[in-house]
Amino acid sequence: MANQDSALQGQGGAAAAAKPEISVTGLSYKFVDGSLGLRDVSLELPAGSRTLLIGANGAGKTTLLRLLSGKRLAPSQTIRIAGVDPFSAGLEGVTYLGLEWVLNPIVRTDIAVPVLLDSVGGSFYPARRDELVRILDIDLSWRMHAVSDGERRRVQLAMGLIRPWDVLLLDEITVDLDLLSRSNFLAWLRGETERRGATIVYATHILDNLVGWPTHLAHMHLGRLKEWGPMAKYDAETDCYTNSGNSKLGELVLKWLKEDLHERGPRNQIQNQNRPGQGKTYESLEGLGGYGLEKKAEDDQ
Ligand SMILES: Nc1ncnc2c1ncn2[C@@H]1O[C@H](COP(=O)(O)OP(=O)(O)OP(=O)(O)O)[C@@H](O)[C@H]1O
Repeated sequence: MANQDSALQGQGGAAAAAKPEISVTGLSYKFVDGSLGLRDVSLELPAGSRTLLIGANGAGKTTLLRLLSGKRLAPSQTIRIAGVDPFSAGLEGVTYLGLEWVLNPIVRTDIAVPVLLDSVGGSFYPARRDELVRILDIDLSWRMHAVSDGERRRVQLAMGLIRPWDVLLLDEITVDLDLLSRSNFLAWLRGETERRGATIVYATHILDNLVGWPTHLAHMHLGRLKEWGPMAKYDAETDCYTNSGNSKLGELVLKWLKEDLHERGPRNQIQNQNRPGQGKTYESLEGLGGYGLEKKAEDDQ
């Protein structure tokens, strides 16, 4: 990475010259309701890596990404980004794009695209702005109250990515992109890691166009990091396409998810002591003062 171009500006400039490596050591995390979100997660992702974060719904991917982004307070000494604690340092060069960012209401108002892009630094980074407009095939004459979901998402991605980042944490926000837009976007992200040594962690359930893209895989299950490693570790399993039409990467991920389901059992049969109500039926929830069937029926009306 060209260190002098680094956007990481930790307090006192501590991270300014450091490569954007991600280091997680023995990270466990409890939500305010006392339930365990993550347990003993450890991983090391080098600068310039592109990691696919894989796991069933509820596996803990968002929880981990939010902790990495510094949006949640992790136990001390458990997370280092470019050698710095992201929560206390409030790193400039770490960008997290997740659901709350997607739901920002401003992108549904009658506002012009150039105004929006400039409001997030477009005029300070005109080359990046123009490149993103081209890559994401954005029409500058769009008004945001009158665009499709996919068009809106493309503008949002441009907004989120204009400011140079060294670490990008992407939480499944490319679902609305058509195949070509997603392919172009992924190629651009790859270029960012190769040109600038930026580091990406991408949580996704959609594997289209991803064969050959990740440098690392990380597999989460029930708040644990079940396995992770560089792609070389999975080469034998992922190096070409299968007759089923899935890529071998897709087959590997499907296998992981089936094993996870088998290990966990159907949701309504889990007896998870960590969370009141989890693994219960509607009937049994009545005893917890939660949803009974009648209550649910009322709400449905
Ligand atoms: N604020 C919270 N308080 C308590 N439990 C939570 C909270 N946020 C998430 N959880 C629980 O933590 C678990 C992990 O959630 P998380 O959002 O990290 O999963 P995920 O892997 O990102 O899932 P998905 O693929 O559906 O986005 C889930 O069982 C969820 O219900």
